[in-house]
Amino acid sequence: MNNVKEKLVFALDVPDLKSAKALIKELAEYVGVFKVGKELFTAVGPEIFKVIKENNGKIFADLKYHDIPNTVASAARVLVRHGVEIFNVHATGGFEMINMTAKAIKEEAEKLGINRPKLLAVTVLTSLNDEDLKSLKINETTSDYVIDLAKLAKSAGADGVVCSPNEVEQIKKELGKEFITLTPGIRPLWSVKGDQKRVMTPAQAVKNGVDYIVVGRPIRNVENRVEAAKKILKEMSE
Ligand SMILES: O=C(O)c1cc(=O)[nH]c(=O)n1[C@@H]1O[C@H](COP(=O)(O)O)[C@@H](O)[C@H]1O
Repeated sequence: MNNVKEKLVFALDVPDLKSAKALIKELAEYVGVFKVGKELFTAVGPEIFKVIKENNGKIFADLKYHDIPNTVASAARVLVRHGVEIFNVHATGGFEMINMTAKAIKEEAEKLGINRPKLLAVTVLTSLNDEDLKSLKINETTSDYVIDLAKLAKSAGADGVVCSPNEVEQIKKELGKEFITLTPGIRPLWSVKGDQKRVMTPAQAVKNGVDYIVVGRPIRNVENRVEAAKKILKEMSE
């Protein structure tokens, strides 16, 4: 069970420190990584990182940077100083943005004598499907576009990608087992899809070789959150 716990990333999508602290305390025993996204970070800033560390959790700073190379690399240096374990940028920011960021975090971590965080590139958001790509004038299927962006990200120095569980087998086949895949769009059969379009159950995602699965609402929005987390860990380990 411990092994699957390390793979489980919980999305702390709440608007204030008090709610976040309560969730961290409630779920620390069942979750390997806590994900801080735009809502919580905008509300409380880096203070949340301290709280996660105090509870022995790992931090995924899900801030999805997408800007000119120098801006993203500089922001990433600050994340290194905060001691986050994982962070992400948009793959569509391009080779130079990813590459400069990869070099910056290595340099910053060496300077501080600490481990550098893992740099993941977001490929195609799990809320998008083939139709949505067409409307963005991207004339590729979602899975082909994800693979292309994953290749670009790897060549630029990313450690892995954020994608849907549907694309993981292909990514591992083409880019190697060591290339990390972190997948939101996780929906147990007993939960609702909401705005996610490319979804999969926790059990199938693990079977496909996913390194980390991200779960938010299926745990957060139920009455008994511990029970939901335990159920997901059980499904992951079967
Ligand atoms: O980078 C992410 O974490 C992310 C990428 C993506 O393609 N899709 C996606 O849903 N996410 C995040 O993963 C979480 C999914 O939450 P739930 O849909 O509530 O399980 C949210 O915090 C999203 O911001």
